[in-house]
Amino acid sequence: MKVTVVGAGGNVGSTVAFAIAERDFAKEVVMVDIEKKEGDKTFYPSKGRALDQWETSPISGFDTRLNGTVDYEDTKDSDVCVITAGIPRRPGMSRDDLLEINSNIVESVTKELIKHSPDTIIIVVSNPLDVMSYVAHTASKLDSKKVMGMAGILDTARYRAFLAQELDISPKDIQALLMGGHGDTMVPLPRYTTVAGIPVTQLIEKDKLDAIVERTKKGGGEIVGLMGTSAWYAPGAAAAQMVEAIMLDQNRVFPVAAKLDGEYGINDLFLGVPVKLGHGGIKEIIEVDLNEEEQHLLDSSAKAVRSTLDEFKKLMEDK
Ligand SMILES: NC(=O)c1ccc[n+]([C@@H]2O[C@H](COP(=O)([O-])OP(=O)(O)OC[C@H]3O[C@@H](n4cnc5c(N)ncnc54)[C@H](O)[C@@H]3O)[C@@H](O)[C@H]2O)c1
Ligand SMILES: O=C(O)C[C@H](O)C(=O)O
Repeated sequence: MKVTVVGAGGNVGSTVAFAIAERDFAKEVVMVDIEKKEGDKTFYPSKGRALDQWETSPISGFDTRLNGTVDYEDTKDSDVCVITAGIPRRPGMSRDDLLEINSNIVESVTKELIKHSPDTIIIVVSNPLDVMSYVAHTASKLDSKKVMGMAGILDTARYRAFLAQELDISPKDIQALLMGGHGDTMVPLPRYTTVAGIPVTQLIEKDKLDAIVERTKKGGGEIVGLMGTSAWYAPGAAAAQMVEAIMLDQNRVFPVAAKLDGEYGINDLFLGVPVKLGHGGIKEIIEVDLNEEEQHLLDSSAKAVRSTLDEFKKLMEDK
């Protein structure tokens, strides 16, 4: 029951760690980050955040130990590792603009993690998400069922939150599915969206639903525009929910970035699809029926992710 979060001195990583601790199912969360030098001073952000968070335990009432470190030896025998290390985008940037820097970071931290936890499960959060999941898979050499990316839970949460607001209905009663890459080509699926089992299309006018679908696709950018950097509360909560599903063997069904090898007619690509998540990672990739238009949107999204993946492969060749 040990989880490691890398990049945990930063916004998303520290939020993932805290959300896991507050759920109180893990024995320990190891928070890894690099040290930061400023003049003659050296700072340890993940140690500081871990200590601050651990000091909430008597108030919030959790037992999960939070330990900050810069040493991968402390991550030994982690059951699940979450990678949030990397730079976030700024206004005017796309997630793909982070490719070169973040692929180097994700590759190197994955290798460190695997050295100390050769049988772990990896959840990638760093962007561009689908390609960073591919990088972690290649660098770890783990079975593809043990490497996945977090995006779909976040994107569906946004979609559900917007619908809840529009319909003035509890977000808890909205169920939805969204597939594809974690970019502006993602595919929210109104046909698979219900309010307590009632198809959402019966409750909302088409133009309003279309506007919510469009807002969801640009949901990450909306936050970047407001804050100058990207989101962390909802991403952190989403990654923690995946960790919990795996560690407690909950068999939850979530959209996650999983490696497709023929599913949905797509090969050798990480892409958001519904999966069953529990012990061991992805137990099953669920193939839902898509109509012609939905399959076309998914194919377009896969094409966009593949073009970023090709760019990454070219960077590797040029190295
Ligand atoms: N998948 C998603 O839905 C989603 C959501 C939000 C953010 N993100 C992505 O998550 C990443 C982190 O975002 P953030 O807002 O937390 O950024 P941040 O700058 O607050 O934190 C990133 C942390 O990574 C650390 N880091 C960098 N190189 C490292 C290395 N080699 N080893 C260990 N730690 C290292 C940095 O020191 C920093 O503390 C970004 O790439 C962002 O785009 C993805
Ligand atoms: O938008 C970003 O760059 C961060 C993240 O992918 C998000 O969707 O919030």
